[in-house]
Amino acid sequence: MKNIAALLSGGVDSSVVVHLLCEQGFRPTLFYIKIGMEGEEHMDCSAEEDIELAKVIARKYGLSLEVIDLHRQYWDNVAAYALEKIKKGQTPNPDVMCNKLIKFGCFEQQVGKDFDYTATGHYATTLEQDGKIWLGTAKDPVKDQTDFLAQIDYLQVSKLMFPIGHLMKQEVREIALNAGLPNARRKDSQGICFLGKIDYNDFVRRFLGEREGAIIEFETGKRIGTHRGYWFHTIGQRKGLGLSGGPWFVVKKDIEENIVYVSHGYGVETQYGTEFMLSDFHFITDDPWKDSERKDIAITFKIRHTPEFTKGRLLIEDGKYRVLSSGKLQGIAPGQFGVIYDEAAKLCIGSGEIG
Ligand SMILES: Nc1ncnc2c1ncn2[C@@H]1O[C@H](COP(=O)(O)OP(=O)(O)OP(=O)(O)O)[C@@H](O)[C@H]1O
Repeated sequence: MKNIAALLSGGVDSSVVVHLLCEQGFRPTLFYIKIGMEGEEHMDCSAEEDIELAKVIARKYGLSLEVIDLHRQYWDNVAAYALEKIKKGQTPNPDVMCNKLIKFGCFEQQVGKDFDYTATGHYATTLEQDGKIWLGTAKDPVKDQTDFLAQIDYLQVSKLMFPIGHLMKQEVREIALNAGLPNARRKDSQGICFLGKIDYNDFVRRFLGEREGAIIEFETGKRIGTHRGYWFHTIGQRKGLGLSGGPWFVVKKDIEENIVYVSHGYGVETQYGTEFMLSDFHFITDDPWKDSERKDIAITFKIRHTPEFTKGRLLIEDGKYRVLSSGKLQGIAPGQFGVIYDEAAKLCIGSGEIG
């Protein structure tokens, strides 16, 4: 019998994971991970509600639940990484780092190592090909979360189970309703990470403060507004600029001078690009192209968490990874991960940082 650790968040997805595992005859041990923001009251209270719901699920299935505190590790690793990127004017992706370093990193080292498998409610799949385990996309393209998993490594992917990855969200909810789970109708969370739960601007303000600077129209060089620090703004951002007569898009930042450049209107060329470089490219399972002569590969990819997979080509030249998109891309934000899939968008191959 497989010895399974199930990560239970108190949400509907991971509760259905527990239900399905029990239906299949497994007796998983349940773990809730605490990573809240220190001293932040609404965080503590949402965590308490989550833990309560997790306890109800554990009781319902007669399973043991442990609360693991990875709060310090989260702040030392994920929050520190996010702030460092933001200071550099880049766009971090804490969800990606949280999966790599916390849910499947620290958790694995402290707890997961004693289990054969770790099960989660991520919308993703694993599949075997050429004798190896690969990360596969979810059946539900809108919910697919493989982009958040694109920095995990082979050891991690080969012991993960995603019991709901082959289901549509609607099916998951129906299972929850039929099983009478208390959270069947609960709203979807935005991720384990602080960005999903607390206000992004509050977080940034607390650690980086405020410093007024100019908002300048990129094409004309005209000052059209004031911002409170370039670190509140992201390439491609449209909302929250406080400018009238929009739409306005952030197209460039000067972090030395604390200037945010914007372009006006849809269809403005400055907000689009068709290619980008990826640094520190990471293959989850293996480099599927290592033996091919021509490193010009038809792929699909994502540059942010969207349901669409964009078609393109990956060019590997002298160890450098360049992606050419089949169409125009809005807001290519340095620091974000470019996630590479096979042409059919079935396999998540790996990712690198847009730079
Ligand atoms: N605090 C936590 N403790 C333990 N596991 C967690 C926690 N937060 C998330 N997870 C695990 O990671 C998975 C994906 O997390 P995400 O935050 O994207 O949740 P979700 O898709 O809304 O799922 P759920 O409905 O289970 O919260 C969850 O299904 C769960 O297995």
